[in-house]
Amino acid sequence: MTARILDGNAISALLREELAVRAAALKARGITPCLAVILVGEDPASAVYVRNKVAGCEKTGLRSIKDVYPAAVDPAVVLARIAELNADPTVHGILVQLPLPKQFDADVVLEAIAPEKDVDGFHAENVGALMQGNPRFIPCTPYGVIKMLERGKVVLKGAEAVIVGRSNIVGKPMAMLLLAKSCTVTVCHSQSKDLAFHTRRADILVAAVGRARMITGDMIKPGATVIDVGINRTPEGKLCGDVDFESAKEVAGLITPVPGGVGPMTITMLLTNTLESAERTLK
Ligand SMILES: Nc1nc(=O)c2c([nH]1)NC[C@@H]1CN(c3ccc(C(=O)N[C@@H](CCC(=O)O)C(=O)O)cc3)C=[N+]21
Ligand SMILES: [Mg+2]
Repeated sequence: MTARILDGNAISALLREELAVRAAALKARGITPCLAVILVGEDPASAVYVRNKVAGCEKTGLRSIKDVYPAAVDPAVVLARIAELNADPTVHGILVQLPLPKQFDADVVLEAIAPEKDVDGFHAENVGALMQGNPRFIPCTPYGVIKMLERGKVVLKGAEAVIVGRSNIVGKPMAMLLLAKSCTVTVCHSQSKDLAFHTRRADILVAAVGRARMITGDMIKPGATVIDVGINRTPEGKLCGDVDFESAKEVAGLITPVPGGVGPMTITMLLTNTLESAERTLK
């Protein structure tokens, strides 16, 4: 048996059609939804993601602003620009691409973004709201994962969900969202003992560690849903996930590919949050 594929490009295409309709409706009311993206430095992977974000805006009818700063920029310059974007009523979403160069304290930058424009959902106030079960913006990657699980008709209530990785941007918010959907949630990380013991119990396995192909077929429960959040490059420069797709697809019931899985969904949810933010200005 080989697993059914959860196609992030296909699901994104469906969702983005609905978003384009919402964007057009807003424009008819005189509001052009707008996302501002700040990129510091010339990390090639970051440049690709930012390009995908800007292209996603264009195709869906959102305006985007892209500000690129040299890697050595004084953080004060970026903070001043954030203050300007916070005060600009034509801007509905602000995203500072992570990671930032070493002279930056990422937390200071994220806290400088107006919470009502923080479409990443990374501001402490928005993290708190998510934990309290009353989210303002759901972080885009875990939000995209939830949308994929819903499209795949995966049963969440009572399911054993195991997340590998405890980052602020994926693992932790993913745990909160799956908990809210009544999964039994386990979060594993680099210090976990006997990782495979945990992963083999998972009905839903979310891999978000950043280590190429570390989840192999023998670590997966037959029929499980496997969500691969990883985006790694092989020495040959090929994109690959945290899941060893070849062995995993023989065991899993449902699986996301890399590329074409969670990545495009992350961008779709960023567009969703930006539109939502623009719509809120009418309320
Ligand atoms: N403030 C902030 N917000 C983020 O949401 C954020 C971030 N910083 N820093 C980096 C991560 C990573 N991320 C991705 C977005 C799109 C793809 C994507 O489009 N992936 C395509 C392929 C991309 C390629 O060809 O390299 C795919 O998987 O099919 C991947 C990864 C957003 N992130
Ligand atoms: Mg870790």
